[in-house]
Amino acid sequence: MALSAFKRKHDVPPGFEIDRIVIDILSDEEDVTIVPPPPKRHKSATPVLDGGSRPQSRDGSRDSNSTLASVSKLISPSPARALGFQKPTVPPPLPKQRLSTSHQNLFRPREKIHSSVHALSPATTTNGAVRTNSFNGYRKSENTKPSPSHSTSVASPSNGSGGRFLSSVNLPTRQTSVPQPVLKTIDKFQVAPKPLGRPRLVQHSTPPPKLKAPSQPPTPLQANIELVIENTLRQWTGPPPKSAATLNAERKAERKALLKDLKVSTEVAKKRPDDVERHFGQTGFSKAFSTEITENELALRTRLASQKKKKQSVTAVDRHLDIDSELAKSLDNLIISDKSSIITPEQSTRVLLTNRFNEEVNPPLSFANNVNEKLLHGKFQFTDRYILRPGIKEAALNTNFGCTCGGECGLDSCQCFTRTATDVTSKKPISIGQRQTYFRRPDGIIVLTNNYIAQELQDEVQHFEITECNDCCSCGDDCTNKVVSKGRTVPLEIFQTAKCGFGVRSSVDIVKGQFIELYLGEVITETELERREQAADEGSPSYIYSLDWFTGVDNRCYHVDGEIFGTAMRFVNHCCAPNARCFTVTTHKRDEKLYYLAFFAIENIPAGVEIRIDYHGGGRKLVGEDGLPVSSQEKGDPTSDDPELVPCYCGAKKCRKILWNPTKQKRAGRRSKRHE
Ligand SMILES: C[S@@+](CC[C@H](N)C(=O)[O-])C[C@H]1O[C@@H](n2cnc3c(N)ncnc32)[C@H](O)[C@@H]1O
Repeated sequence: MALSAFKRKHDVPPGFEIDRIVIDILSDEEDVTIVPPPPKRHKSATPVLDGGSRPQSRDGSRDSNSTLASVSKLISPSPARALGFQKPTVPPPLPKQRLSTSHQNLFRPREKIHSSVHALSPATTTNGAVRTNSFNGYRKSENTKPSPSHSTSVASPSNGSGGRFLSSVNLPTRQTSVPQPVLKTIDKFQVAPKPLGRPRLVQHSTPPPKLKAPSQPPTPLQANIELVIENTLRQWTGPPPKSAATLNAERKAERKALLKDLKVSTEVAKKRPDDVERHFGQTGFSKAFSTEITENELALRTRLASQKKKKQSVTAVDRHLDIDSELAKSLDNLIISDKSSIITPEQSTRVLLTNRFNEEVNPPLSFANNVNEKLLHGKFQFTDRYILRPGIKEAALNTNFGCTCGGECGLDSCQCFTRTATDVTSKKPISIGQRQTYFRRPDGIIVLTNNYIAQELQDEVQHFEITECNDCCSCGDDCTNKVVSKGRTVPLEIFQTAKCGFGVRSSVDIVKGQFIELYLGEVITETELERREQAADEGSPSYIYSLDWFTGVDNRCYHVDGEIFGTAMRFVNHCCAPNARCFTVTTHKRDEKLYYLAFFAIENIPAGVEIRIDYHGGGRKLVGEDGLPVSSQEKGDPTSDDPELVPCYCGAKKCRKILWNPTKQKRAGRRSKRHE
């Protein structure tokens, strides 16, 4: 039939590309339905599979039919060829508008492998044409609705399906089983198909659909293919794999449970080292890092831990700061002025310790360490006054009195030079002698007199405290008898010594008799001292100075604890041949319980030389708790190999070798520093 006649007969509307239609001329032409040509698509159009009815999901998963198709492709790319399909090749250009028939495809049992070939073709070509499945099988209509008629595409017999893009033709359902004629369209363009990528295997949580039994007996080859497909699909019939989120949640829950168990007992780490390592890494619990703890070591650790706990509870309750909260907050962070300037042996920097006073300190107080990387303990805080703890009472100010010298105070005129003592019967102070303690050097420095120093260093003589003029005195600020009350005049530095921990030195020369610094800290009662001593670790250093100079009143004295609060003198070390000494200084003439412990040079101390005192008084005798000299046995035998003896590293020629014997003297014995 001529084309024009065909058009007329079938009332083909204008615009329909009748010239693209390949017609199989069958006996009944009335069954032919003409469909408009597929709309042109842009290249950028979203590729769709199978006429756009089943877009591929983002993760690449497809529905079960697609999976089936993928499997088919994966296990054997050859079945299509085996079924008569050829390897895609660029076919020779077909003559335009050529009508052809393809009878040999019409009777093929398509249904069976319908889905397997369904999804293998990309949806669109590079030129934007809709690409249907070029193999065989049903093609859903464009709107994807099931239609009473089915559409199909058939490849050209001349070259199979390779490279051909077929549009579809809707065919009314036939009542007969006679193979239906199909109207085929062949694309104008000869385009080589893109090579098909290897299909992704996507596992589904739902079991794969069962394959339909073939309506016609399969050929041996097809049966073989079916078997392979079924076997492969059977692999996915197990429990669905867990999602990443589920796995993550499970892992977290396991970790949490494990941590809970570990908190109860670390035995879990021994039993399940692999689990612990998997969740918490290699440190601590892993097999590789585990060490067996001996029973002895365990006992020791337990004991130390309980001691520490006990001590912490005491300090937590009682060592709170009575200073303003802002300073208190920053205390624990305080190490040195500037944390960034860490002192290292290589970089021996001098750091001012002003920040530990919360105000500028003058003369300067500094810290230096060119030996190791140790710093001052963060909890230690400098103080420039006594911190009076509960139970400590100062004598009322109005009970004090002063001199009436007017001008320069002197031995003859000043009442402050008169040594007083409390009369046992009347309980009133009585004069027991006179002593001038200071004199002004030509360079203006007020120092202790040589006589005073000499007498105080002797054992069996009358000892005098230093009584300075006070605010009640009529003398002025320039009075020679005001030294300690005016404060420190020499710069001091806390530094790391070679063998004795931190020590103290000055950057200037200190002359004999010159005042260096006070020993300050918390003033506590006897009861409080006992409590702190009990809480302290045995063998730990004591920073207690007892104010036991005047013991006549009630035989109970106050104590100065310089462990947490103190001055540079808290770091003063011992030497068997000392260059400094602690003296009793009082400014309140009626207060025999609260006075000052003042360190003076007892010889010239050149700049940079360590300032050291004798922990055992004058060095000529050691004083025990009872105030009596301790025997050489109590001191400790320097030749003894008793591990508890603390050796002295002062290095003096006449070094006694033993700093103290902790077993014999314990902390209580060491704290008695009454300077005889
Ligand atoms: C009051 S503290 C002195 C400051 C101490 N060096 C520090 O670093 O904190 C006393 C301790 O210093 C050490 N020490 C002082 N003089 C010593 C000496 N001559 N030989 C050995 N150790 C000494 C001892 O450990 C002693 O318990």
